[in-house]
Amino acid sequence: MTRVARLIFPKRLDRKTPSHFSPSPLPAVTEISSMDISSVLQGGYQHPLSRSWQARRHLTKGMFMYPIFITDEPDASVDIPSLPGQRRWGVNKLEEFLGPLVQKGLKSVILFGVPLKCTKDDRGTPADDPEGPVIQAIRKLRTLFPALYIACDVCLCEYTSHGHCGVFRVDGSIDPEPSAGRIAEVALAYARAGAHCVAPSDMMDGRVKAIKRALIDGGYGNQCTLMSYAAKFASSLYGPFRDAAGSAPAFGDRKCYQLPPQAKGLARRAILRDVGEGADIIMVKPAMPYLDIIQDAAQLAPNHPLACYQVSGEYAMIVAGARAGVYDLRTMAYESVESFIRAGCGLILTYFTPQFLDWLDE
Ligand SMILES: NCc1[nH]cc(CCC(=O)O)c1CC(=O)O
Ligand SMILES: [Zn+2]
Ligand SMILES: [Zn+2]
Repeated sequence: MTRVARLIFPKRLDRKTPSHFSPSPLPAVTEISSMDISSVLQGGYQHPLSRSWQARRHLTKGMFMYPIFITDEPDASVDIPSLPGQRRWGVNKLEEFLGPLVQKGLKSVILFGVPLKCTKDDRGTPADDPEGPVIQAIRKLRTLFPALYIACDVCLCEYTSHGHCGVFRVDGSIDPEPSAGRIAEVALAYARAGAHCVAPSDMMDGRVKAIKRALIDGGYGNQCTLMSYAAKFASSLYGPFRDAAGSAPAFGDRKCYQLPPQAKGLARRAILRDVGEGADIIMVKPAMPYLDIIQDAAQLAPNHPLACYQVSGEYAMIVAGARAGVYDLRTMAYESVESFIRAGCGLILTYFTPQFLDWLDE
């Protein structure tokens, strides 16, 4: 037997022989001791339990926030082909959809509005329509599940005729001030309806400050959390979401307000800015291709909770890989979320949340 194999299968345990018994095929003691003590690493943790102690922080159900799509057809329950297993839900279906998950320990959701019937305009008027799907869903969920933490994505792109996340000037460029003002109005409306947390995903300059100001002035400064999509990159991984939410831009792209994938410095500045503007939680999005940014955020905002969003394309990619036989779905899903925790996250937004509620019970 080689020395390496000996580390993995200690002979004494293997052979169930009493420790004082020394069978003849054992290598000479001198041969074993040529391994320096300072070289031993894996050898100290053979047991699955001791391997699990390598985690600095363990996964719990409370770390998962489930993104859900709410549409304005109150009885809808419609498959989203590009997001296998996910659906668009009408408010009347929320009880049967979320009831079993809450039973299993679901602690939080983040709501995305999918308006199909409303008239969109250039400032996203339907976003804070009191009869709109998000505000209706907040009210409903607060009564149905009083212990469920309700976050709301705040953006205009689902509600603007042009499909962009802000408001434009006549010359066709984004106008940051009215954009931030409009975003803040929408956030305040969600807080008034009972949202525990508002999460602006628009990436307009100044919106965190505008929202915090609006919450405080509106009397919600101590009732509603502000989770900033602080480092949100212009990613190829939002495709299935745009499909699900009907929020693809009518022209152009989001590159002038979302971060370029290579932008480490700008991401670090965005994190620091949002901390300075009053964000309560910092988020990095997408997650797996941006683990270095998560780690940066953990260092730059050590006193804030840190979230990451495993976005629609990451989810679809993991599911597709499993279907193609590249890996086992559950093992890969675990590997991905463990990487987020390792990088410094304490909160994970993921479409795998329902599965983790089951897996964490086993
Ligand atoms: N501002 C809209 C928004 N909010 C969350 C996501 C992505 C979520 C996902 O892909 O799961 C997007 C898409 C985008 O910015 O184009
Ligand atoms: Zn959004
Ligand atoms: Zn948007």
